[in-house]
Amino acid sequence: MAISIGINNVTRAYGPVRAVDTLSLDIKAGEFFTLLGSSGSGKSTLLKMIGGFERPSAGEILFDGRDVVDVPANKRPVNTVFQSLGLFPHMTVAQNIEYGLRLRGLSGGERARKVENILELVELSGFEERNVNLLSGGQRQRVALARALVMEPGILLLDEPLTGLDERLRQQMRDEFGRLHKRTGATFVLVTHNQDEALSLSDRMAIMHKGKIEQLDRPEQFFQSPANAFVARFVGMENQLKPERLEEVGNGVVAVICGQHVPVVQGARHDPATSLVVIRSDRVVLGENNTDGDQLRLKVVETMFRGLYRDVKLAFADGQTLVMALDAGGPLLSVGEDVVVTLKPKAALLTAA
Ligand SMILES: Nc1ncnc2c1ncn2[C@@H]1O[C@H](COP(=O)(O)OP(=O)(O)OP(=O)(O)O)[C@@H](O)[C@H]1O
Repeated sequence: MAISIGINNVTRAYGPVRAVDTLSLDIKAGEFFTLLGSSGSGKSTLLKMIGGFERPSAGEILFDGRDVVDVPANKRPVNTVFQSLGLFPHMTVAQNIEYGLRLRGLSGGERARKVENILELVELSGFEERNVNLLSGGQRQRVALARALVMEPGILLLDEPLTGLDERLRQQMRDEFGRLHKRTGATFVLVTHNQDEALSLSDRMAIMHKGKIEQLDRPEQFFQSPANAFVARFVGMENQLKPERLEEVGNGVVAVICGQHVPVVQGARHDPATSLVVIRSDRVVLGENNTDGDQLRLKVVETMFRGLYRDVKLAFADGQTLVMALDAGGPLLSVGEDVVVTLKPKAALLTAA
């Protein structure tokens, strides 16, 4: 049965460092929740406190509404897959997986049945007797997952489980997590610094910074209304420009950047003095169209080939730049060339600096 997690005003201090700082968060039963953040933002510490490997300096951690701060890790309905996997190297696949079941006192027959079922789930049937040292990285990953899932945890914690795998395997395992989440119905909490992973898997995700949550939302919301410039940059929206001023036009707001007018979507009200205009590079198109007011005249300062598209860096007269993602089959632009680009609707968002 899936279990809900409540984090109430939790702090974890290491001397003067507050790895997690008065943080509150509710994770719903059965949710796929991701903690995303750069190195040192506190996400592993938070995960360890949920798992019972670290104790909060202050605050409460609730499972289905009951405080578990005093419950030791091995008594919590939680299993964890660590980046290091932590498999027993001298044991077979089956021995690794049934280890926890043995501690629970299950009979040999029950253990064998559960191992067989879980190996089928992670698509490793027939590997029971294989030594784990003789498996590929992806297979070892699956054994680690099977070992956690066989315990039928209400909560599965995944701490950077895909780090170290090559890109193809990462994608394969990522799909696997999604599938296993649906099949098991458990609450999954993933820690990662990889935003693709977070975006493709999460029901909701939180971006952490310096022990606090900067934004907690469904993945698409981070692109439609990033809470601030840090969040926007974290999800890859690097075009951040400082407007000279903001003008109210009809029901909308227009930002004036270096004398040019950019209609902006305004999320929460921001102090104009500290607002930034975030422009989505995928919503900037080359050339003019028929609508007025959303065209910009800019100069090409750099082009970078990216495979399926080309990033073209364009500058305003004051030196501020924005990158446009141009189809790789589009026209070749030269550095120094003056171009007109059109901003598609909702290309520009106003956010707090
Ligand atoms: N046992 C510890 N003793 C002292 N400081 C610690 C300890 N564990 C973590 N910290 C500090 O707490 C902060 C948060 O660390 P944490 O490992 O939670 O971050 P993270 O977001 O998981 O980073 P990473 O992605 O690098 O694992 C860092 O400044 C780290 O140096």
